[in-house]
Amino acid sequence: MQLEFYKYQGTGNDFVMIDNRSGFFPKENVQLVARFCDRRFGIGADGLILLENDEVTDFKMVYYNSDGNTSSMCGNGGRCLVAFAKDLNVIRDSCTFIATDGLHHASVANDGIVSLQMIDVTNIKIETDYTFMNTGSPHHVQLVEDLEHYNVKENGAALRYGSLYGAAGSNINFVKKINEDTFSLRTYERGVEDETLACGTGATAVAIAMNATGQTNASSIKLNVEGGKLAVSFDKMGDLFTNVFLIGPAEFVFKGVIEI
Ligand SMILES: N[C@H](CCC[C@H](N)C(=O)O)C(=O)O
Repeated sequence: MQLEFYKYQGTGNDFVMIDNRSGFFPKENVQLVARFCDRRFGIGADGLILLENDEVTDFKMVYYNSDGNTSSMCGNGGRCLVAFAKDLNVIRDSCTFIATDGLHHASVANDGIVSLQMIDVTNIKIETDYTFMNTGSPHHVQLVEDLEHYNVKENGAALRYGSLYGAAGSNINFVKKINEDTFSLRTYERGVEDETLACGTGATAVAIAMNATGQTNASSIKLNVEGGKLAVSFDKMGDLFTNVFLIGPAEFVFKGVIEI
C-alpha cells in the first residue's frame, strides 16, 4: 500500500507530515514511524506529525519523535503543521488546533512566517548554573562559554540520561548571550537523542529563562539556532509567562509516496 507524505522544515527541524484525516495511519506502529524518520532507510526527519480531524478545533496534532514514540509538544512541528494545513486548504491564515499540551492559536503572515501561541509557563526552576521549565516539552537551559565548539551531543546526553531528570529525561539547551535581546542556542533533543538544528519549545524555554534570570529585560527575544532564526515574545506577570508566541519560518520541502 502506498502512503503519501509531505516533508516540511522549520529552521532546520524537519518533519514527515501526513494527512491522517481519514484515520488510516497505523498509529501504534513504532517501528514504521522510526523507519519513516530514518535518514538512510526511510524518508528522514527529526519527527513525524499527523494532521487529524477534531470536532471542536480546526485540526488535531499528533507528534512522534524520530525514535517512533509519541511525545510532548513540538513547537517547530506545530508551526510546520499550520503551514501544512494552510497548503491543504484546511485553514486560511489563522487557526486553533488541539495538541498533547492543549489548545494552540496560530497565524500565517503574508511572508509565510508562522506565529504559534505556546502554553503559559510557570513553575520555573532557577538553579545556580541552569534553569528548568516545561514549555510543552521539558527543557534544561544552561549558559556555556564557547557555544560553537561545545560538545552538545556528549554533554547533552549526559544531562538527559543523568540522575537530574530520571526516566523521563529532558531536552537540553546550551546558550550564549549575543546582546540585550539576542541569544544563540544549541539543543540536544530527547527522543531524537542527538543535536537538532532547532527546537521550538527549546527556543521558547531559552527566551523565558534568559528573562527570568535577569540576562535580559526584553519580552521579545531573538534566537539564533543552527538552522536559522526564531523569535519568542511573551507577557510576564510575576512568575507567570503568558501570551507566549514562537515565531519563524515553516517551509514545504517535497512530497512523495512510500510503501507501507
Ligand atoms: N523532542 C521533544 C519534542 C519535540 C521538541 C522540538 N522538536 C520542538 O520544536 O519543540 C521531546 O520529546 O520533548
